[in-house]
Amino acid sequence: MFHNEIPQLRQQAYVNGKWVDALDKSTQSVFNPATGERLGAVPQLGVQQIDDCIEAAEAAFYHWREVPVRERCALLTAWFNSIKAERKRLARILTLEQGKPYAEALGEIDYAASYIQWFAQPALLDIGAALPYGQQPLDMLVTSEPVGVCAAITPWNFPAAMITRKVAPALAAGCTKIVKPAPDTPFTALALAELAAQVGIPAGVLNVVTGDAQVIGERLTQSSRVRKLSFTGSTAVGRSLMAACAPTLKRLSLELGGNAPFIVCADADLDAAVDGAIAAKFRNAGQTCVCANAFYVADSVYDDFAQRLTDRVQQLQLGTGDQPEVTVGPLINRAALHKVEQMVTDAIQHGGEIRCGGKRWRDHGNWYLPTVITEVDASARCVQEEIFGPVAPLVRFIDSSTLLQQLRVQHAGLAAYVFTQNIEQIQRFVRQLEVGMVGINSGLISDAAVPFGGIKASGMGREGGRQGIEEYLETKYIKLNN
Ligand SMILES: NC(=O)c1ccc[n+]([C@@H]2O[C@H](COP(=O)([O-])OP(=O)(O)OC[C@H]3O[C@@H](n4cnc5c(N)ncnc54)[C@H](O)[C@@H]3O)[C@@H](O)[C@H]2O)c1
Ligand SMILES: O=C[C@H](O)CS(=O)(=O)O
Repeated sequence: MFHNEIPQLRQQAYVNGKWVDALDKSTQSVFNPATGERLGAVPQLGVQQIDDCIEAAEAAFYHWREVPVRERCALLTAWFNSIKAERKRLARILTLEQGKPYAEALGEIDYAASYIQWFAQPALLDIGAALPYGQQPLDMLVTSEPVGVCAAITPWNFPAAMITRKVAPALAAGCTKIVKPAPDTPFTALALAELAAQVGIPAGVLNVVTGDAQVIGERLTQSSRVRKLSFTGSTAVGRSLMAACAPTLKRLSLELGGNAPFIVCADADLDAAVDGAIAAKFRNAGQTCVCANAFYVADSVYDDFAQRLTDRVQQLQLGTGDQPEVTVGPLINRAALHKVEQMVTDAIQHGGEIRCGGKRWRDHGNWYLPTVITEVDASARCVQEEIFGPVAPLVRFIDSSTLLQQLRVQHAGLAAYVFTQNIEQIQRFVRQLEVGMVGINSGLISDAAVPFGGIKASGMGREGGRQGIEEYLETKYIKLNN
């Protein structure tokens, strides 16, 4: 593996086709969450530089939207091919700044590239129509047009996929994009922008700005030139950004926090349920918006499932992402580690019994041991709130009707998982779970071809699938003649 050697990193922002420093030369450092080593730094762009970026993206929009769809899609395909060719280097950068195991980072690079490949299909934009209600044929027409300059603010947990999931549909639709990546993980975004520039995506079409989140967020939300904001991150920040966008009535896509129930019914295939649990809970050390949060297990199979899950969890390997045998990396920072520790303490105070893990791996680094907690009361924080760590609390349930009533009051509504072989159970859960996505006997649901997103406190809008392109289009109706 690469033993955490630091590859060449772009340590400047990318604005209007140029690599730029902050005018006052201020920077913010980026660290390896596994070792604490400083990887490099990126500029803290000032207000004027953000405003200049918005102006450049607007100027570029009026040209980019006139580029024929097939030419835009050809450039996206070239970008896709360049990412695939550079996947190992990109994965090394991702692992170094985010911490996930290299194998997972390779998977994320491929997943991120698949969004570009998906939206590089001109047919996705074939959504005009001639309405048959006029006096003459073809005198009532409906077409779609690009929204305009779009901003994207993205999280640290998937520093490649959360970028391409927002950039690809925007550029395919004819929009231009300004991306503000998370301060913990800017290098992956900048490396993707570098490849976009190399394949010929014009200046101003894709921009990556770095610096103070509040400062950049204020400029992007306050500017009437920015017609849309796509945000992925916590519900709290999503709410504040939504309010900030109200005065300029921006289009919004909000992919916010999750709290996915993982339901194991009495008739579940327990081996499949344990496989699904490992995939849904421990991917990215549990730092995934669609991670299984709490496990609701039918009383009659609770002890059997708990033991099987514990046995599998104890086989997970912790370490730095460059080690090939590692399956669980560190949490993103010390604050995340403290939050998980507090959640586990609270679970124990609510009757929880630690079956494995239950503490940090070692004093240095941000690892938390993969943990299974049984007999947790449903009122515990780890059941009511998003854990965002490798902790699996197990709650007993007696009947599905009571469980569904309990789950209905949850604020989040992103994803849910149900393991059962009974079609009536499947129909009941699919119908009554108040979420945007449901995995039935599956712990891995994400794909570029599906409308990814949630409801309630998990946000609005969809990314991926056909729905994902419509987030970047406005409908125009044309009446011809009389
Ligand atoms: N629904 C999804 O698809 C999805 C995907 C990934 C993460 N998430 C959620 O994101 C959270 C974890 O990610 P996070 O810690 O990076 O979230 P976060 O909300 O703290 O940060 C997300 C992004 O917002 C920026 N930001 C923070 N405050 C801001 C402000 N006031 N103005 C402008 N920008 C601001 C951050 O710099 C970062 O780039 C979890 O709740 C997770 O569930 C959701
Ligand atoms: O954290 C949430 C992301 O959307 C991850 S994924 O799309 O499920 O890989």
